[in-house]
Amino acid sequence: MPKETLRRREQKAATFAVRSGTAERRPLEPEEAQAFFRAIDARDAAGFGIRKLAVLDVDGLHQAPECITWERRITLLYYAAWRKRDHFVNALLHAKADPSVRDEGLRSPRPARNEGPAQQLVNGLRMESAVWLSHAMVQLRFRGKRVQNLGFCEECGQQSKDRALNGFAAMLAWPCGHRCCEDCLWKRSSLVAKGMSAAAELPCPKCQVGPTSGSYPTASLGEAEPPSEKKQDWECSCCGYTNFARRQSCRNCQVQQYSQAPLTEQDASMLSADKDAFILQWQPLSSLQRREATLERFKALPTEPVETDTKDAKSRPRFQAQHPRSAAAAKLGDTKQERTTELLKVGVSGDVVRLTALLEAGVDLDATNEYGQTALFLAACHNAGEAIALLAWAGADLDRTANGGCSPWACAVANAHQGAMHALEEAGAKPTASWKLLDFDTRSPKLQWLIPHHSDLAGAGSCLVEGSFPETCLRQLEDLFASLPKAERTKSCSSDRSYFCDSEGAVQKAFQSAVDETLKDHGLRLEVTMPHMRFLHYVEVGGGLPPHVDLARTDELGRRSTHTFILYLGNCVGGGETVLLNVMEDTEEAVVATVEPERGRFLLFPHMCPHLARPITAPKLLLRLGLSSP
Ligand SMILES: O=C(O)CCC(=O)C(=O)O
Ligand SMILES: [Fe+2]
Repeated sequence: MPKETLRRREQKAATFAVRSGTAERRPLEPEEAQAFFRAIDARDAAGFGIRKLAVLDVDGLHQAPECITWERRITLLYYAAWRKRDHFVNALLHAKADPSVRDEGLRSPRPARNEGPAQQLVNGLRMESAVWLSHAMVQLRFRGKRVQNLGFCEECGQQSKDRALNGFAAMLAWPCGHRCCEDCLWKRSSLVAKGMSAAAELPCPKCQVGPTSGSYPTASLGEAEPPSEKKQDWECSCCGYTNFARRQSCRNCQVQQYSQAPLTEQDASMLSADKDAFILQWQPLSSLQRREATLERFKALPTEPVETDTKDAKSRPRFQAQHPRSAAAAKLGDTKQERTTELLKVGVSGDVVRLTALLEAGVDLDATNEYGQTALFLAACHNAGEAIALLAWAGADLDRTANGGCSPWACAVANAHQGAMHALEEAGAKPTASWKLLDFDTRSPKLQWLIPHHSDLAGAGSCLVEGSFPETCLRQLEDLFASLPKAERTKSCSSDRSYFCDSEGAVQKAFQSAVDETLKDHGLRLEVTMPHMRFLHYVEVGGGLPPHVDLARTDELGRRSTHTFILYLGNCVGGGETVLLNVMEDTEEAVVATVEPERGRFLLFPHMCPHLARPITAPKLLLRLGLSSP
């Protein structure tokens, strides 16, 4: 195998292990940590690849290098952010370093597997913003340590002094002089995280000033002294770095010696003004006109990516931190497809700053994903009230249903999303009835183990179940199938696919109780947590699937599916069997179990179990989804 490919595969495996929380990570030895600090100084990135970081506990606290005088122990991320080494911060965040870990802070040590509010916020951001946020956080901590030990947290009212007495790190301090406990800030950010970019700006809880804006109070710091006759080494008022006398600007953070205001915030306020200008400019238009105006711009986008000079494509610009507001207005997609993908992502994140930029750049508000969901529908699913209001203002269809007929309103109601319900009501969405729960009866399932769960095979725990779903329920699912559009076929498809997202949870509820009822006597549990499902309809004689394993799907909470659930909806006499294998080949010796697709049966097997579908002689219909083991 070529060297490149092996390396790439290892990188992918390491990324997967890190993201799924399954990576085995060991603590760093003290000398090792010091070597990492030195590597950050020297911009030596050799040890910062994902393969190396994935096996290390990147959130460990280590004795701070000498230049950090205000903290005893810090993380690698803290140091890289303080040194403004964007590339290293990026690498550490990719390895899931947590920006909220701090000596004596509430968040250290990191709770196993559970992501705290800081990491949840970072997960939803573009990396450029996440790196900016890490810089800003270090600056707030530095300021917090430097200002006098007085003042109250603007969130919880605690006094700095009390916190210090109780052994917690100092409060964060903004240029305006207001303070906040770090844990209060993260909690607050997670509450406003719906507007992602806005939360990532880490504004002062009291007056919304950004962490790097305006001028810092100098009285308590006593730093900005006029130039004296004999120049001395000077400490940067912004980051604490000790600079040689001859330097005019800080070697670490580039701020001018006697200036109190870093430059970065300037473009942010300009961008903010841009955003307001856009809203004001479109304010006199009707929502129909706004919708047309943004669509006109969208139509001007190319369908295919524009060919770039291969030389240019290779010289990618250096990675740089970006203010969350500028990052939100960048990379909006160059083709129609990319633009729509970005719009749909905003439906999920609810980031109104980015949504404004997208509206201005041009979008098709009615565009959908393969489940027939528009950005507004997704915003309803994710309780993004502000995004719903903005989409409605721009003229998005409030009542457009997804595949299967669920409206944004019904989705918000079924999930008890108060914010979304309120925004839809305000905007004038029509209330619709929810989809009736399936009539299911799971009292007498007949279970047959195909591969016992203590087997060594990849398919351990595969089973076939009969008698879980009554006829009425199967018919309802068939009707659902009949109402769905057929997805466009790709070359490799041997069946028609129709995608359905069970946003109201009705199908999931039925399937969960069937699975529970079946597995309860065996001490096993599988959870139906993914609303995304697909119907497979084989119609051409000879259609089947060669040996393969199924891919895992990750839900919005980062949970990955582990098992495949297949419910057969038609009797396909002769052919069409699903065959479980012990190796990935279509030979007689490889067959472990053969399942005939009989109406009402369901089959459960681990994704990793090799399997194939025999060619059909008559049409075959099934419904397929992913389950996860807790
Ligand atoms: O058609 C079948 O029996 C199996 C389908 C399958 O394996 C798949 O969709 O991945
Ligand atoms: Fe499969």
